[in-house]
Amino acid sequence: MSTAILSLRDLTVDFGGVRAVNQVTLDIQPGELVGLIGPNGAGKTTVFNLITNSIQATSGDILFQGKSIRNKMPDAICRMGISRTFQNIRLFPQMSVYENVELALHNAPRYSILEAFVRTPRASRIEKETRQRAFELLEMVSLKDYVHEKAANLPYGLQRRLEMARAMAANPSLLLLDEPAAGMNEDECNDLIKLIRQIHTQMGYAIIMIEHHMNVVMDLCAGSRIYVLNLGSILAVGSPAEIQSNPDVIKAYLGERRNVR
Ligand SMILES: Nc1ncnc2c1ncn2[C@@H]1O[C@H](COP(=O)(O)OP(=O)(O)OP(=O)(O)O)[C@@H](O)[C@H]1O
Repeated sequence: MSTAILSLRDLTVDFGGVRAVNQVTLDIQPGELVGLIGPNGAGKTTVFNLITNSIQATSGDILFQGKSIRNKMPDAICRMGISRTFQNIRLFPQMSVYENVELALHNAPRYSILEAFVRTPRASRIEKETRQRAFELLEMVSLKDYVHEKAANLPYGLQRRLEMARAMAANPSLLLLDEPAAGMNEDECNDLIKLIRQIHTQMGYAIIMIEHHMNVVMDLCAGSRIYVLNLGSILAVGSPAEIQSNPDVIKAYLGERRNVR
């Protein structure tokens, strides 16, 4: 088996007296698409915050491509190839759709301010490449018709697509999606399933997806695995069919979400 792209080893975090994540151990292989589900407050987003080191683990380790990243800064982790979207969308609302992606591409500047100022041939070439790449990303998430639109004016579902384009701008090998279908209706969910499947197939990223819409998780993780988190600990891991028939998962989570799409 190849080296896991991401390994969490007994990952634990305490907030004051509360253990929000408790000894979580998991391995994600390169190119895998896995789900992370569980009740509200189970610790799912906290696991993403630990992976990107926006909060520090109390104990345990996080290995990315076999090396510990527990002490790396969040921007270094992003440059190494881990990108994420947020449950509460984080865009520059007054900027255009194009500018939002352009800015994400410039987060990894490849020329100096001086070069940009005197517009060296190298800086001009990189500018052109950036433009081309921004349009490719916007095309991938079907936002090419909205390039001049202010991000704030996009409907919610399209803002989530824009967030995905921004996350992809970092050229990740692991993409963390935090509730990409939040607030979407059934048709929007079906479009999102197609989009995530297309991104996964075309880009070959490993993807971990937190999601409460069970149809989205079960569909996208068919053929792979779903982890269920409850009270900070892994309650179960298995295929969508195994998870859906697991009595502990039904009791802790799925029972209450039977009719939630
Ligand atoms: N920075 C923090 N400081 C203190 N407590 C926190 C912090 N972040 C999260 N928590 C607590 O940790 C627990 C897990 O929260 P988390 O947001 O990870 O849950 P979740 O599974 O993502 O929930 P949801 O499905 O509602 O988004 C909750 O009790 C939450 O209040």
